[in-house]
Amino acid sequence: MIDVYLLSGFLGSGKTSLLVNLVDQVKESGRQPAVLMNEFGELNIDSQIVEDAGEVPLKELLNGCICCTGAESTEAQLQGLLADYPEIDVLFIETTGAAHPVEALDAVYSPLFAEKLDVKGIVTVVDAKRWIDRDKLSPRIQALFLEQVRHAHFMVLNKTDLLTDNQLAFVTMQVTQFNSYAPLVQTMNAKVDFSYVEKMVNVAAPKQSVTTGSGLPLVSKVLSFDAPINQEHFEDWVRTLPDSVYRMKGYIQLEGSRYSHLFQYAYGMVNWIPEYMQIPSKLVIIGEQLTDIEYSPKN
Ligand SMILES: Nc1nc2c(ncn2[C@@H]2O[C@H](COP(=O)(O)OP(=O)(O)OP(=O)(O)O)[C@@H](O)[C@H]2O)c(=O)[nH]1
Repeated sequence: MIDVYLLSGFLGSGKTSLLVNLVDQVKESGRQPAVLMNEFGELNIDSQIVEDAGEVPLKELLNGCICCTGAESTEAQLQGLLADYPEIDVLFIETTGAAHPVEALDAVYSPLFAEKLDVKGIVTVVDAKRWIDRDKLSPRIQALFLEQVRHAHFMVLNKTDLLTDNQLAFVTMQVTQFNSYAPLVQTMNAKVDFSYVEKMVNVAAPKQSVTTGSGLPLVSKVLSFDAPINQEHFEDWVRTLPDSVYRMKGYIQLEGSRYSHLFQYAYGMVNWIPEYMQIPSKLVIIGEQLTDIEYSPKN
Protein backbone atom coordinates (compact mmCIF):
# COMPACT_ATOMS: atom_id res chain seq x y z
CA MET A 1 0.00 0.00 0.00
CA ILE A 2 1.12 3.54 -0.74
CA ASP A 3 0.70 6.04 2.09
CA VAL A 4 -1.17 9.06 0.79
CA TYR A 5 -1.20 12.52 2.37
CA LEU A 6 -3.29 15.39 1.09
CA LEU A 7 -1.72 18.77 1.68
CA SER A 8 -4.36 21.40 2.09
CA GLY A 9 -4.17 25.03 3.05
CA PHE A 10 -4.99 28.47 1.89
CA LEU A 11 -3.23 30.17 -1.03
CA GLY A 12 0.24 31.19 0.03
CA SER A 13 0.07 29.47 3.42
CA GLY A 14 3.22 27.40 2.83
CA LYS A 15 2.02 24.17 1.22
CA THR A 16 4.81 24.08 -1.31
CA SER A 17 7.40 24.71 1.40
CA LEU A 18 5.90 21.83 3.37
CA LEU A 19 5.86 19.58 0.32
CA VAL A 20 9.52 20.18 -0.44
CA ASN A 21 10.44 19.50 3.21
CA LEU A 22 8.45 16.30 3.38
CA VAL A 23 9.68 14.97 0.05
CA ASP A 24 13.27 15.46 1.23
CA GLN A 25 12.62 13.64 4.47
CA VAL A 26 10.95 10.68 2.77
CA LYS A 27 13.94 10.37 0.46
CA GLU A 28 16.33 10.55 3.39
CA SER A 29 14.44 7.72 5.07
CA GLY A 30 15.19 5.55 2.02
CA ARG A 31 11.66 5.55 0.69
CA GLN A 32 10.36 6.68 -2.68
CA PRO A 33 8.13 9.76 -2.60
CA ALA A 34 5.86 10.93 -5.39
CA VAL A 35 3.85 14.07 -5.88
CA LEU A 36 0.56 14.90 -7.53
CA MET A 37 -0.07 18.57 -7.69
CA ASN A 38 -2.46 20.93 -9.27
CA GLU A 39 -2.66 24.63 -9.71
CA PHE A 40 -4.72 27.27 -11.33
CA GLY A 41 -3.32 28.62 -14.56
CA GLU A 42 -0.82 27.46 -17.09
CA LEU A 43 2.35 28.47 -15.38
CA ASN A 44 3.32 25.85 -12.89
CA ILE A 45 5.86 27.35 -10.57
CA ASP A 46 5.46 24.93 -7.70
CA SER A 47 6.19 21.81 -9.71
CA GLN A 48 9.39 23.45 -10.90
CA ILE A 49 10.43 23.90 -7.27
CA VAL A 50 9.72 20.25 -6.54
CA GLU A 51 11.52 19.07 -9.67
CA ASP A 52 14.51 21.11 -8.65
CA ALA A 53 14.50 19.15 -5.42
CA GLY A 54 15.61 16.07 -7.35
CA GLU A 55 14.27 12.88 -8.86
CA VAL A 56 10.70 12.68 -7.71
CA PRO A 57 7.88 11.23 -9.79
CA LEU A 58 5.50 14.07 -10.40
CA LYS A 59 2.20 14.52 -12.13
CA GLU A 60 0.49 17.81 -12.41
CA LEU A 61 -2.99 18.85 -13.26
CA LEU A 62 -2.98 22.17 -14.96
CA ASN A 63 -5.91 24.47 -15.55
CA GLY A 64 -8.02 23.92 -12.55
CA CYS A 65 -8.04 22.25 -9.24
CA ILE A 66 -8.27 18.63 -8.27
CA CYS A 67 -11.99 19.02 -7.58
CA CYS A 68 -13.07 20.97 -10.65
CA THR A 69 -10.93 19.19 -13.25
CA GLY A 70 -13.03 16.25 -12.18
CA ALA A 71 -12.31 13.11 -10.32
CA GLU A 72 -11.91 11.24 -13.61
CA SER A 73 -8.98 13.35 -14.61
CA THR A 74 -7.34 12.86 -11.21
CA GLU A 75 -8.00 9.15 -11.44
CA ALA A 76 -6.31 9.07 -14.83
CA GLN A 77 -3.32 11.01 -13.50
CA LEU A 78 -3.03 8.74 -10.51
CA GLN A 79 -3.32 5.64 -12.64
CA GLY A 80 -0.56 6.94 -14.88
CA LEU A 81 1.66 7.74 -11.92
CA LEU A 82 1.14 4.33 -10.31
CA ALA A 83 1.74 2.51 -13.60
CA ASP A 84 4.89 4.48 -14.41
CA TYR A 85 6.35 4.25 -10.90
CA PRO A 86 5.37 0.97 -9.23
CA GLU A 87 7.91 1.49 -6.44
CA ILE A 88 6.27 4.56 -4.81
CA ASP A 89 6.06 4.40 -1.00
CA VAL A 90 4.60 7.77 -0.09
CA LEU A 91 2.42 9.99 -2.26
CA PHE A 92 1.79 13.64 -1.49
CA ILE A 93 -1.08 15.40 -3.16
CA GLU A 94 -0.94 19.15 -3.05
CA THR A 95 -4.39 20.56 -3.46
CA THR A 96 -4.81 24.07 -4.67
CA GLY A 97 -5.42 26.63 -1.97
CA ALA A 98 -8.90 27.01 -3.40
CA ALA A 99 -9.89 23.36 -3.00
CA HIS A 100 -12.42 22.17 -0.51
CA PRO A 101 -10.82 19.25 1.36
CA VAL A 102 -13.84 16.99 0.97
CA GLU A 103 -13.71 17.38 -2.79
CA ALA A 104 -9.97 16.84 -2.86
CA LEU A 105 -10.37 13.63 -0.85
CA ASP A 106 -13.14 12.56 -3.12
CA ALA A 107 -10.77 12.60 -6.05
CA VAL A 108 -8.39 10.08 -4.48
CA TYR A 109 -11.01 7.75 -3.05
CA SER A 110 -11.59 5.81 -6.20
CA PRO A 111 -12.77 2.22 -6.03
CA LEU A 112 -9.97 1.57 -8.52
CA PHE A 113 -7.34 2.35 -5.90
CA ALA A 114 -8.99 0.90 -2.81
CA GLU A 115 -6.33 -1.79 -2.51
CA LYS A 116 -3.39 0.36 -3.52
CA LEU A 117 -3.71 3.64 -1.66
CA ASP A 118 -3.80 4.01 2.09
CA VAL A 119 -5.13 7.54 2.52
CA LYS A 120 -3.61 8.64 5.79
CA GLY A 121 -5.28 12.00 6.01
CA ILE A 122 -5.33 15.69 5.32
CA VAL A 123 -2.45 17.83 6.49
CA THR A 124 -3.59 21.46 6.52
CA VAL A 125 -1.16 24.34 6.57
CA VAL A 126 -2.75 27.18 8.51
CA ASP A 127 -1.34 30.61 7.82
CA ALA A 128 -1.13 32.06 11.32
CA LYS A 129 -1.00 35.64 10.06
CA ARG A 130 -3.95 35.06 7.77
CA TRP A 131 -5.91 33.56 10.65
CA ILE A 132 -5.67 36.87 12.52
CA ASP A 133 -6.71 38.83 9.44
CA ARG A 134 -9.34 36.38 8.23
CA ASP A 135 -12.16 38.88 8.70
CA LYS A 136 -10.76 40.72 5.72
CA LEU A 137 -11.53 37.75 3.44
CA SER A 138 -14.86 37.59 1.63
CA PRO A 139 -17.44 35.42 3.43
CA ARG A 140 -17.15 32.64 0.87
CA ILE A 141 -13.36 32.53 1.02
CA GLN A 142 -13.45 32.77 4.80
CA ALA A 143 -15.76 29.76 4.90
CA LEU A 144 -13.34 27.77 2.72
CA PHE A 145 -10.42 28.77 4.92
CA LEU A 146 -12.27 27.50 8.00
CA GLU A 147 -13.38 24.30 6.24
CA GLN A 148 -9.75 23.51 5.47
CA VAL A 149 -8.98 23.80 9.17
CA ARG A 150 -12.06 21.93 10.29
CA HIS A 151 -11.35 18.87 8.15
CA ALA A 152 -7.63 18.59 8.89
CA HIS A 153 -6.21 15.42 10.45
CA PHE A 154 -2.98 17.24 11.23
CA MET A 155 -2.38 21.00 11.37
CA VAL A 156 0.79 22.90 10.59
CA LEU A 157 0.43 26.39 12.04
CA ASN A 158 2.87 28.24 9.81
CA LYS A 159 4.41 31.72 9.58
CA THR A 160 4.70 31.91 13.34
CA ASP A 161 7.61 34.34 12.85
CA LEU A 162 5.11 37.01 11.79
CA LEU A 163 3.27 36.95 15.14
CA THR A 164 4.10 38.16 18.62
CA ASP A 165 4.16 35.54 21.39
CA ASN A 166 0.80 36.72 22.63
CA GLN A 167 -0.75 36.60 19.19
CA LEU A 168 0.67 33.13 18.63
CA ALA A 169 -0.78 31.83 21.89
CA PHE A 170 -4.14 33.33 21.02
CA VAL A 171 -4.20 31.94 17.45
CA THR A 172 -3.11 28.50 18.63
CA MET A 173 -5.91 28.44 21.16
CA GLN A 174 -8.50 29.53 18.61
CA VAL A 175 -7.38 27.08 15.94
CA THR A 176 -7.31 24.14 18.35
CA GLN A 177 -10.75 25.08 19.60
CA PHE A 178 -11.98 25.09 16.05
CA ASN A 179 -10.53 21.64 15.36
CA SER A 180 -9.80 19.91 18.64
CA TYR A 181 -8.99 16.40 17.40
CA ALA A 182 -6.15 17.17 14.99
CA PRO A 183 -2.65 17.58 16.45
CA LEU A 184 -1.02 20.95 15.74
CA VAL A 185 2.59 22.03 15.36
CA GLN A 186 3.80 25.61 15.17
CA THR A 187 6.27 26.15 12.33
CA MET A 188 8.39 28.56 10.38
CA ASN A 189 8.71 27.78 6.68
CA ALA A 190 6.51 24.75 7.34
CA LYS A 191 9.42 22.81 8.84
CA VAL A 192 7.98 19.75 10.49
CA ASP A 193 9.33 16.31 11.22
CA PHE A 194 7.62 13.86 8.86
CA SER A 195 7.94 10.95 11.30
CA TYR A 196 5.94 13.06 13.74
CA VAL A 197 3.25 13.71 11.13
CA GLU A 198 3.08 9.99 10.33
CA LYS A 199 2.76 9.10 13.98
CA MET A 200 0.27 11.78 14.89
CA VAL A 201 -1.99 11.36 11.87
CA ASN A 202 -2.42 7.78 13.01
CA VAL A 203 -3.07 8.82 16.59
CA ALA A 204 -5.67 11.33 15.45
CA ALA A 205 -7.24 8.80 13.17
CA PRO A 206 -7.89 5.57 15.07
CA LYS A 207 -8.52 2.73 12.68
CA GLN A 208 -12.14 1.78 12.56
CA SER A 209 -13.47 -0.88 10.25
CA VAL A 210 -12.18 1.08 7.31
CA THR A 211 -10.08 -0.24 4.48
CA THR A 212 -8.62 2.98 3.17
CA GLY A 213 -8.13 6.19 5.03
CA SER A 214 -9.43 6.99 8.41
CA GLY A 215 -9.74 9.86 10.76
CA LEU A 216 -12.14 12.25 12.26
CA PRO A 217 -14.36 13.78 11.24
CA LEU A 218 -13.87 12.60 7.68
CA VAL A 219 -13.53 8.88 7.23
CA SER A 220 -13.90 6.49 4.39
CA LYS A 221 -15.05 2.96 4.16
CA VAL A 222 -15.03 0.42 1.38
CA LEU A 223 -17.78 -2.16 0.92
CA SER A 224 -17.22 -5.08 -1.43
CA PHE A 225 -19.99 -7.13 -2.99
CA ASP A 226 -19.63 -10.70 -4.22
CA ALA A 227 -22.99 -11.05 -5.95
CA PRO A 228 -24.90 -8.76 -8.34
CA ILE A 229 -26.93 -6.07 -6.57
CA ASN A 230 -30.62 -5.36 -6.94
CA GLN A 231 -30.76 -1.71 -8.01
CA GLU A 232 -34.08 -0.85 -6.38
CA HIS A 233 -33.12 -2.46 -3.09
CA PHE A 234 -29.77 -0.69 -3.17
CA GLU A 235 -31.36 2.72 -3.79
CA ASP A 236 -33.81 2.10 -0.95
CA TRP A 237 -30.80 1.49 1.30
CA VAL A 238 -29.12 4.68 0.05
CA ARG A 239 -32.21 6.66 1.11
CA THR A 240 -31.89 5.34 4.66
CA LEU A 241 -28.32 6.62 5.07
CA PRO A 242 -27.66 9.45 7.52
CA ASP A 243 -26.65 12.96 6.44
CA SER A 244 -23.15 12.22 7.65
CA VAL A 245 -22.58 10.27 4.41
CA TYR A 246 -21.31 12.97 2.04
CA ARG A 247 -20.26 11.04 -0.95
CA MET A 248 -20.23 7.54 -2.38
CA LYS A 249 -18.90 6.09 -5.56
CA GLY A 250 -18.29 2.64 -6.77
CA TYR A 251 -18.39 0.11 -9.52
CA ILE A 252 -21.36 -2.13 -9.07
CA GLN A 253 -22.54 -5.17 -10.90
CA LEU A 254 -26.33 -4.85 -11.10
CA GLU A 255 -28.69 -7.78 -11.43
CA GLY A 256 -29.62 -8.26 -15.06
CA SER A 257 -26.64 -6.28 -16.43
CA ARG A 258 -23.75 -7.84 -18.22
CA TYR A 259 -21.27 -5.16 -17.25
CA SER A 260 -20.61 -3.01 -14.23
CA HIS A 261 -22.16 0.39 -13.56
CA LEU A 262 -20.35 3.38 -12.16
CA PHE A 263 -22.41 4.53 -9.20
CA GLN A 264 -22.15 8.10 -7.91
CA TYR A 265 -23.85 9.68 -4.94
CA ALA A 266 -23.60 13.29 -3.81
CA TYR A 267 -25.96 15.60 -1.98
CA GLY A 268 -28.73 12.99 -1.89
CA MET A 269 -28.63 12.36 -5.65
CA VAL A 270 -27.75 9.04 -7.21
CA ASN A 271 -26.38 8.50 -10.67
CA TRP A 272 -25.64 5.29 -12.61
CA ILE A 273 -23.44 5.19 -15.68
CA PRO A 274 -23.03 1.92 -17.57
CA GLU A 275 -19.48 0.74 -18.15
CA TYR A 276 -18.35 -1.59 -20.89
CA MET A 277 -16.47 -4.06 -18.77
CA GLN A 278 -16.80 -6.04 -15.59
CA ILE A 279 -15.05 -4.44 -12.64
CA PRO A 280 -15.05 -6.00 -9.15
CA SER A 281 -17.97 -4.49 -7.21
CA LYS A 282 -16.75 -2.03 -4.61
CA LEU A 283 -18.32 1.00 -3.04
CA VAL A 284 -16.30 3.79 -1.43
CA ILE A 285 -18.17 5.84 1.17
CA ILE A 286 -16.91 9.19 2.47
CA GLY A 287 -18.42 10.86 5.50
CA GLU A 288 -18.37 10.95 9.26
CA GLN A 289 -18.90 8.05 11.65
CA LEU A 290 -19.34 5.28 9.14
CA THR A 291 -18.57 2.32 11.39
CA ASP A 292 -22.13 1.00 11.46
CA ILE A 293 -22.86 1.44 7.79
CA GLU A 294 -23.26 -1.89 6.03
CA TYR A 295 -25.33 -3.07 3.11
CA SER A 296 -27.27 -6.33 3.27
CA PRO A 297 -28.15 -7.55 -0.20
CA LYS A 298 -31.72 -8.56 -1.00
CA ASN A 299 -32.26 -12.25 -0.38
N1 LIG B 1 7.43 34.87 6.87
C1 LIG B 1 7.21 33.62 6.48
N2 LIG B 1 7.02 33.36 5.16
C2 LIG B 1 6.80 32.08 4.79
C3 LIG B 1 6.75 31.03 5.73
N3 LIG B 1 6.49 29.87 5.06
C4 LIG B 1 6.38 30.20 3.76
N4 LIG B 1 6.58 31.53 3.59
C5 LIG B 1 6.55 32.29 2.32
O1 LIG B 1 5.19 32.38 1.88
C6 LIG B 1 5.12 32.31 0.47
C7 LIG B 1 4.19 31.18 0.04
O2 LIG B 1 4.78 29.95 0.39
P1 LIG B 1 4.45 28.60 -0.42
O3 LIG B 1 5.16 27.48 0.26
O4 LIG B 1 4.69 28.82 -1.87
O5 LIG B 1 2.89 28.53 -0.15
P2 LIG B 1 1.75 27.77 -0.96
O6 LIG B 1 0.69 27.49 0.04
O7 LIG B 1 2.28 26.64 -1.73
O8 LIG B 1 1.26 28.88 -1.96
P3 LIG B 1 0.26 28.68 -3.21
O9 LIG B 1 0.98 27.76 -4.17
O10 LIG B 1 0.09 30.09 -3.70
O11 LIG B 1 -1.01 28.12 -2.68
C8 LIG B 1 6.55 32.13 -0.02
O12 LIG B 1 7.03 33.39 -0.40
C9 LIG B 1 7.29 31.61 1.21
O13 LIG B 1 8.64 31.95 1.19
C10 LIG B 1 6.95 31.34 7.11
O14 LIG B 1 6.93 30.49 8.02
N5 LIG B 1 7.17 32.66 7.40
